[in-house]
Amino acid sequence: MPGFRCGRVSSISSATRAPPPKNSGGGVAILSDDGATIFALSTAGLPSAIAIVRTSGPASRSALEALAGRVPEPRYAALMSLRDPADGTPIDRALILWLPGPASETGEDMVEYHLHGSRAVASKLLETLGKYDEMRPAEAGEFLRRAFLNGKMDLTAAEGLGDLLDAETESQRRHALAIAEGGLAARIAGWRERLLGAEARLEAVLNFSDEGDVGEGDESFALDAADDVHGEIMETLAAPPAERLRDGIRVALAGPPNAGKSTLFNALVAREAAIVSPVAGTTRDVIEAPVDIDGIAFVFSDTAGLRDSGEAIEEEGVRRARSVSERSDILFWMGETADAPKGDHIIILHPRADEPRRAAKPAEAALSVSATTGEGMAALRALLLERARSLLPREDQLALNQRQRLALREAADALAEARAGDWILLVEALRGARMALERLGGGGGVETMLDALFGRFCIGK
Ligand SMILES: Nc1nc2c(c(=O)[nH]1)N(C=O)[C@@H](CNc1ccc(C(=O)N[C@@H](CCC(=O)O)C(=O)O)cc1)CN2
Ligand SMILES: Nc1nc2c(ncn2[C@@H]2O[C@H](COP(=O)(O)OP(=O)(O)OP(=O)(O)O)[C@@H](O)[C@H]2O)c(=O)[nH]1
Ligand SMILES: [Mg+2]
Repeated sequence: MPGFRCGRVSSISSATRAPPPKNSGGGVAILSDDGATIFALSTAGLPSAIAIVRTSGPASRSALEALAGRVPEPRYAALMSLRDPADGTPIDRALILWLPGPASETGEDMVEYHLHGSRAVASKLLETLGKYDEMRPAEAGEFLRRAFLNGKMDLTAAEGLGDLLDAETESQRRHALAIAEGGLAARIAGWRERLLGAEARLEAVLNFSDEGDVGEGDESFALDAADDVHGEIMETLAAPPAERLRDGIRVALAGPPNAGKSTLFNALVAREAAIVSPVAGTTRDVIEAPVDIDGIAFVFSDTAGLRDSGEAIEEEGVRRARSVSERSDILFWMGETADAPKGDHIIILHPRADEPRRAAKPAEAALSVSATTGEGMAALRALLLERARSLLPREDQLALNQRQRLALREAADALAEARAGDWILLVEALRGARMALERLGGGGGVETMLDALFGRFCIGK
C-alpha cells in the first residue's frame, strides 16, 4: 500500500496510543488530472459493516445509470439494487449518493456506493467499474488532489485534512480541524488582498505622477499595509509549532538508581511498561511509552539510574539516559537537588515520599510524590498538564507545520525590508511577501510539493 495512512487500525485507548506514523518518504507521484473518472474503496480495513466505494469524474453518472438503472435525487441517500451491466448478475443492494459537481468534495460529479462491507462485495463493484474505458483506480490522495486542483481547498486546508486523518488525541483533532476548515487559508487570503491593494495603489501613484513628483510620505499607506500584515504574520508565527502537538510532548524521568523512576513511569502511563525491582540498576535501556492524557499526546521515557558503575552495558544506559534527558520537553528529576541538570524544562520531584526514613522535601522540589500510595499524583498530573499546555498552541492559535512557518517567515522577512529602501524596493517587498503567501496556499510551481503531500494520503481519500 503506498499511503501509510491507509487501513491503519488506531490502537488508541484511554491511556495509550500508537506512536505517530512517520512518512515513509515513498511518495507516489500523481499525474495531474487526466480527465479520467477515478474510483476507489474509501473505507480502509475490511471487513466492516459498510464499505464505501467512491467515483469522481464525468463518467460517474453514466456508470451509476448502467449499474442501478437510474440516478437518484442529488445528495439524498437511495436504496438501489446494483447489477453488472454485462450479464445482469446482482452485485449488492446498496445505499447510493449522487453528488453532482461542482458542489461536491472534488468539484466533479461523484457517486458514493455504500455497500455491505465485505471484501467480496467491494471487489465485485471495483472490478465492474474497472471495465469502463473512462474509469481507472484512484491514486493515493487523488480525490483530495482533485479537490485542490478544482479550487475547493487550498494547500494548507489539504494539509490540515491530512493531520485530521492522523489525529489520535483531542488536541490534535481540534487544531487539525481548524486548519482543514480554512483557518489559515482565510488569514492568507486577507493578507494577500491587503498587499495586492497596496501594490496596485503604489503603481497608480507612480504611473500618474510626473518624474520627481512623488513626495515623501506618499507611500505611507503601503508602509502601513506592510506593517499591519507583518504584525499579524508575526503574531501567527508566535504560536507554538504543530510538531509537539503531533509527535507528543517528550517527558523524561531521570535520577539515581532506585529513586522510583520506573514505578512513577508505570503509574503515569497506566501500565506495567517498565520492570520495577529493589535492585539498583534495574532499568538499563530507555523505555518509551506514548500516552494520551487529557487529550494531549505525550511520550514518556523511563531511563537508567545515573551512576558510575564501571560496567559497560550500564554505562551505555547512563549515556542514553543523559541524551534522552537533554532532548526532553519536560524532565522530572528524582535525585539530589545539587545533582540536578539545569534548564527551564527541569522539574525536581521528591519521590517515594511515603517512606518515613526519607528526608523531608527539599525546598527546590516542586512536589512530594509516592507512586505506590498515590500521594501527590493528582498534583503531579496537574503540573504536567499545565507545563504541556504552555508548550502547545492555545485553542485560539493556529498550529502551523514547518512548511507553513517557513513560508510565513519568508513573507515577514520581505515585509521587514519594506521600510528600508526606496519605492522600487517597497513594491518588491510587497510583491515578494505576496508570492510567499501564494506559495503557502499552493499557488504556482509547486508540483513536486503536491506529489509529496498527496502521495501521503490513503487511496480513496
Ligand atoms: N459519506 C461521506 N462522508 C464523509 C465524506 C464523504 O466524502 N462521504 N467526507 C469526505 O471527506 C467528509 C465530509 N466532507 C465533505 C466535504 C465537502 C463536501 C461537498 O459536497 N461540498 C460541496 C458543498 C456541499 C454543501 O455545502 O452542501 C462543495 O464544496 O461544493 C462533501 C463532504 C466526512 N464524511
Ligand atoms: N514505598 C515506596 N516504594 C517505592 C516507591 N517507588 C518505588 N519504590 C520501590 O523502590 C524500589 C526501586 O523502584 P524503581 O521504580 O525500580 O526505581 P528506579 O529509579 O527505576 O531504579 P533503577 O531502574 O534501578 O534506576 C522498588 O522496590 C520499588 O517498589 C514509592 O513511592 N514508595
Ligand atoms: Mg528503573
